[in-house]
Amino acid sequence: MNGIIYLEDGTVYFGKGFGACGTTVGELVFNTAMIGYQEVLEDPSNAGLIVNMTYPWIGNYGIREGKDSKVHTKGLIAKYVNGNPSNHKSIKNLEEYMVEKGIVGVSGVDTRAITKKIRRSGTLKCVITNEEHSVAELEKRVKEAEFKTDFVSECSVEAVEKIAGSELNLGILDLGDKDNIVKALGQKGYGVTVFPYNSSIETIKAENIDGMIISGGPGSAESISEISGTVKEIAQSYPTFGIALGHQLLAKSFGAQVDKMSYGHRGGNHAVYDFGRERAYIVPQNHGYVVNKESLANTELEITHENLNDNTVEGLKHSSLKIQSIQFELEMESDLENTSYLLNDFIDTVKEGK
Ligand SMILES: NC(=O)CC[C@H](N)C(=O)O
Repeated sequence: MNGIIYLEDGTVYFGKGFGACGTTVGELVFNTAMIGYQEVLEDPSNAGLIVNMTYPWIGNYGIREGKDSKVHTKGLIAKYVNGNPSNHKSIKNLEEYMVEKGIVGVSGVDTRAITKKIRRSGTLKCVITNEEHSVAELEKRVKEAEFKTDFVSECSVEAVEKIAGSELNLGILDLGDKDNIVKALGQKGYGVTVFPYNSSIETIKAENIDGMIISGGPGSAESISEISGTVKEIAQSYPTFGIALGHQLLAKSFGAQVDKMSYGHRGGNHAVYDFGRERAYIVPQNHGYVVNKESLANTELEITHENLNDNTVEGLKHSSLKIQSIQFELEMESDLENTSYLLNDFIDTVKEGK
């Protein structure tokens, strides 16, 4: 099966097709993680994106039992795809998984060259195909495609979901949550209530919540600006912890500006500095927008974390309200000292306020 990648600037890459048979358009981004391809595909924050994996060998440890939900990522580009994975948890290989989930893939291309291109030009609109199409047809597809940034409604729960627990009842405003926070809170034994992204403050207040988490999710904060007012009311009513899109939305609702980045931060090992702890952490990241630093001057928000590569804003707190937010993903599973302290700090704050 042939594979073609066509970029909006006219660049064409010819490779091999893999995964589901099809043609798909999206915003082309790169991800530098060496592992975690299943997590990349299953991350709702990647809705509408075609992900070019910079690391050359993808699929080495297969696919583990995962959640049964829809994959929102539009396509995957890899240099080599391993069809014979070796791992005791693997139940199928990447190709079988992509066919099952309907994800189009192209392999056999120089993914580092594609990464360098995106680094120079910024993210690009792109079409990938493993069907028989002429380059002229692909050009037409990119030109005619509508690119949207509002995917949150597709990724959020449709009704309030409750997980029973004791001591605390923590709420999550679900903008496209990845389930790892729900799992972590469940393991700690707390009750969790997950709210649809457009829930009203009355719906939230009816549930006896002790603290709120605003989750990460796809697209831009701008595309869900209609919920900014509720997000502000949440933060004024409860200790609040914002993650990625949730962080951007909190910043926006307290007067900061959120900008689109040229090519974003997507990978497993970005260095972030925590000013309070006076130390750096290596964290996974997956975002294409960022809070504008200068715009914080006239707000009551203060920077708590900064990216050590480009000094962009990675964390914020409010000068008087109990709000902490972070741009990066929480690292919950590593045995090394990691950023799970942020979730624990939030839980301590919630307990103090009870
Ligand atoms: N991980 C996320 O929540 C990403 C937030 C937002 N969609 C961005 O790309 O910046």
